[in-house]
Amino acid sequence: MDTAVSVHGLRMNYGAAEVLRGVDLEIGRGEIFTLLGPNGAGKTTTIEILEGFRNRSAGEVSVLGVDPERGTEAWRARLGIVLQSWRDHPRWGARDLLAHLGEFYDDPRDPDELLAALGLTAQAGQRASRLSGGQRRRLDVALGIVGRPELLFLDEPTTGFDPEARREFHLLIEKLAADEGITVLLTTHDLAEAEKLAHRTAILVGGEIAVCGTPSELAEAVQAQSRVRWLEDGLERVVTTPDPSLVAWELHHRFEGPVPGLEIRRPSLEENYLSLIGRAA
Ligand SMILES: Nc1ncnc2c1ncn2[C@@H]1O[C@H](COP(=O)(O)OP(=O)(O)OP(=O)(O)O)[C@@H](O)[C@H]1O
Repeated sequence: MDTAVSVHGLRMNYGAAEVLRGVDLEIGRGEIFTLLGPNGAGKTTTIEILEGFRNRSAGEVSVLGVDPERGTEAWRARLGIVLQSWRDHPRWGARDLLAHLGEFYDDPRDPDELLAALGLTAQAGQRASRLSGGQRRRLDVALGIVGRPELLFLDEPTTGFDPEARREFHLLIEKLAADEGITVLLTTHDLAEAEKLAHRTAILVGGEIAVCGTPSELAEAVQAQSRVRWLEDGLERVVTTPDPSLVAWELHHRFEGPVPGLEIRRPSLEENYLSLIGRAA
C-alpha cells in the first residue's frame, strides 16, 4: 500500500487529561478513510495533529512522508483542510473567495467549475455569510480542494446537510477519490455515513481505536451476540449467543418439536455500534 498517512502510538494529553491513548493508523493513497466516534472521542484532536495544527505528546506521525511538526509551506500546499466551522471572510462572495484563495496555489482549480461541481453556481455572487448552512459547508469543501490537494481532511463535513445534499456530497467525495486519486480523511459520528462512503473506517472510542476495517469487516467486528428468547415452564428465557441457529437447533431437540415463543433477534449494526461506544441501544 502506498501510504498517505501513518500513525504509530499517538498520544495526546491536555494537561492531566489523556485524550489519545496510543492510536495506530495507516491510510493508503486514494483511500476514503473515516474516523468515526462519539463526541469527545478525540477525532478533531487526531486530525489537528495530522494537519500540523497541534503538537502531539508522543508517537510517530507521517503525512505524505513528512512529520507534520516539521511541515513546510510546500507540504501544507499538498493538503486540503476543511475545519468544523470556518467563518472567515463573511463579506466575500463565494466565487471571489475561491478565486482569491486559488492565487496561493500553482495550479488552482477554476472557480466556476468548482462552484458547478458543488452545486453552487446560483450562489456564485452571494456573500458567504448569506449562504445556508449546507451551502456554506459545500463552499468550505470547494475552498479545501481549490489547490488540488493530494490529501483532503474533512472534519464533520455533512453536519446540517439535508439528505439530498448529503447524497450529492458523498458522490462528490467518491468522484474526487476515484478520478483524481485524492486521499480523503473525514470525521463523522454518523455510522451510516461511514458505512456508505468509506473504503475503511476506524472507530475511535475514548482516545483508542476500538475497530478498524472495511464496511464488511466493521460489520463483522461490531456484530455482537444475537438474542434467543423462548418460553419454558411459563417463564421467558433469554440467551445471547454468536450462533443462534445452534441454540435453536438444540432447543428443537430438547422440546422434541416446536419451541414455544421462540424468537431470534440479531441487533442492528447501529445497536451494536451504540453498545460498543458505551451507549444504551
Ligand atoms: N484545547 C483543548 N484543551 C483541553 N481539552 C481539550 C482541548 N481540545 C479538546 N479537548 C478535549 O479533548 C477531548 C477530545 O476532543 P475532540 O475535539 O478531539 O473530540 P471529537 O471526537 O472531535 O469530538 P466532537 O465529535 O464533539 O467534535 C474532549 O474531551 C475535549 O473536551
